[in-house]
Amino acid sequence: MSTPNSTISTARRWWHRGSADHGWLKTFHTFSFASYYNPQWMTFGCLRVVNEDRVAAKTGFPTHPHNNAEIFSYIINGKLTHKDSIGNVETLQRGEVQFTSAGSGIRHSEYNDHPNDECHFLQIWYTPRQRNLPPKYYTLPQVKDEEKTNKLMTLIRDVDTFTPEEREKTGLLPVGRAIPAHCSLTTRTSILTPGNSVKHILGHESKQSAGERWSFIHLAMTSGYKDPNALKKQVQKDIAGYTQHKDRLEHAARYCKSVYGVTPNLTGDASKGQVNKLKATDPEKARVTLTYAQSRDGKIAGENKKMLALSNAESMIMTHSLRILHDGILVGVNTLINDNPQLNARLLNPLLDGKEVPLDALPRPIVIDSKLRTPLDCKLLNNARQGTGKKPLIFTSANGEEAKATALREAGAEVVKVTTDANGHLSWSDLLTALRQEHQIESVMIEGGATAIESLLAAHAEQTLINELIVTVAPNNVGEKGLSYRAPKWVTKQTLPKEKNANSLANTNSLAPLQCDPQMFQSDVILTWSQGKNDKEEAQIRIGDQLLSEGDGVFLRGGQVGEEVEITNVGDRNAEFLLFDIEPEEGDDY
Ligand SMILES: NC(=O)C1=CN([C@@H]2O[C@H](COP(=O)(O)OP(=O)(O)OC[C@H]3O[C@@H](n4cnc5c(N)ncnc54)[C@H](OP(=O)(O)O)[C@@H]3O)[C@@H](O)[C@H]2O)C=CC1
Ligand SMILES: Nc1nc(O)c(N)c(N[C@@H]2O[C@H](COP(=O)(O)O)[C@@H](O)[C@H]2O)n1
Repeated sequence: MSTPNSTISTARRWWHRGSADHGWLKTFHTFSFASYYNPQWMTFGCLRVVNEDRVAAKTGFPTHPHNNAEIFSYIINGKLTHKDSIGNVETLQRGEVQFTSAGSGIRHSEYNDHPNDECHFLQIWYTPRQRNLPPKYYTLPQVKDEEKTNKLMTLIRDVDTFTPEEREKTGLLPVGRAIPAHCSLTTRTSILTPGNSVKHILGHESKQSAGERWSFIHLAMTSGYKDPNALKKQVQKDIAGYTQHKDRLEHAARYCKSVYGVTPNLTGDASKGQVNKLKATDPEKARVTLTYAQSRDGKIAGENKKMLALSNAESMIMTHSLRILHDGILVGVNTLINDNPQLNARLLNPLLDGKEVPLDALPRPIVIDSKLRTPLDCKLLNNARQGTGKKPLIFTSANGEEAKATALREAGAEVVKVTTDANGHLSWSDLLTALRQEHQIESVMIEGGATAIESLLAAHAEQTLINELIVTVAPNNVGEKGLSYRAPKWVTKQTLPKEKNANSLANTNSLAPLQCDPQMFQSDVILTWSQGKNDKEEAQIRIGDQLLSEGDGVFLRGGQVGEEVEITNVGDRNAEFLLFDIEPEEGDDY
């Protein structure tokens, strides 16, 4: 899951691309195209157009002219008939690739003749380095999915890497031959099955032997059309006057879906496994969401650790929605003593028409408490005794504290021993293993406080433990007397990269490969980093610290010829993508 160290990566999210729904054509534009114009997104080296089109049955693009562009269609589903002014007529289907070097000028049409089915295809344009070349047409023999599964297949490469005889061949090319393009670019494709990776070496099959090399990877929307207008309407609703609890619950549910691929569902019988809970992604350990709320100036509590309502009503409902998706919620013993929390999901009661969330569906409270300082009269124990909360699970290392352990057990807790780490803290690794192996906790949400956050982040630097990191940032300042978690030691040892974006910072902190996408919950900003191993209904790939969903792309700049880019399928579905490896030219920008 690597990219060269020097790489700067910029994600191009599906919902941020230009898009249009003309009825007969649904289209996304990575770069400015047709009526979509954004000077920030014009070209990437010789890559000028990356469109993802869905053409309805019995419609298409009527005859239109092109010149000085190299146009490439990659069919994902359906059929597309191409006709042009140099006499080519061809119907393309899945696994077929067609390339037109328009040169001094051609006219062509692209039409979906099928009576019922839409045609889904990618259309890519390159800018050739020479103008007014003679127009040419190429197709590749149909490629079966198996031939490009878990390996990269080159579709197009620089004409200068072909022999003079190979350059002369047009039309249907022999099996295994790539198409020649008049630019310094290699275009490759692959279908990655879940859990598999491919490695691309920058400059592969190009004539460039050294220097900088850019790449762009686009993950196709193979599971279906994602409607940007529906999303836009939803977002407008999200940010405009939230007054209804129901709207807030819906917003929280959508957020959970986007992060985990599941929504909180409380209508089923939890004892029969009918309530959605996150599944572990590691057979050994519980999966972990680390989540907390902080002020804009980075404080998680006030002076003398005073508990503060940092989250607003809407983000608090989101927090309770997260709670219900997990089998357990863990806090440090100081939080327990200080805040006396309930760690339940009472804000979701309206989902059940005001009835209490049933006990079976609630997460189990977990406390890390080496010296058994948990107060016998805390709310967690009271709730367990009254049947409104599950039996708290207290992890300890205490030796010779049998009397307190017995008292806690009598008060309704389960007290379990776990090893300590080099810092004298309970070992996160052993604790997560114990949760999964011995206590049937597949997923745990860790809420804090400060000491727990910093020790977990430090442990994660040694061994990947955190699946999701979700931080609510409230728009207020607490002031210098507030409580913040300290940067773990390994952050201060490192030099921050020049480009201090969240992703590179995550890298520096060994939190790669995680990805950050902010979301607004009223005036709170929720930051989300995820490893991406979730039950998503769509394909997901990871490239360095970027996690791509279907329809997303990523631009990589700054890598050098010979360096490696690894692409990994982290979802549960096949991921079909195109990779463009480009030699940037003097003055190229994007
Ligand atoms: N804004 C937010 O989202 C949240 C804020 N908070 C705030 O945090 C504050 C409490 O934070 P803080 O005082 O730092 O205490 P914590 O709640 O983080 O508890 C820390 C204590 O837990 C015990 N512990 C056992 N194992 C570990 C381990 N592996 N790593 C870390 N601690 C371990 C230690 O006590 P021992 O040695 O006795 O075992 C340690 O001192 C409160 O003010 C609370 O309001 C809390 C949660 C969320
Ligand atoms: N998400 C979030 N936002 C805040 O503003 C907070 N203060 C907290 N605190 C956490 O929630 C616990 C209280 O839980 P209950 O309301 O009693 O269920 C507190 O102990 C912190 O863990 N979280």
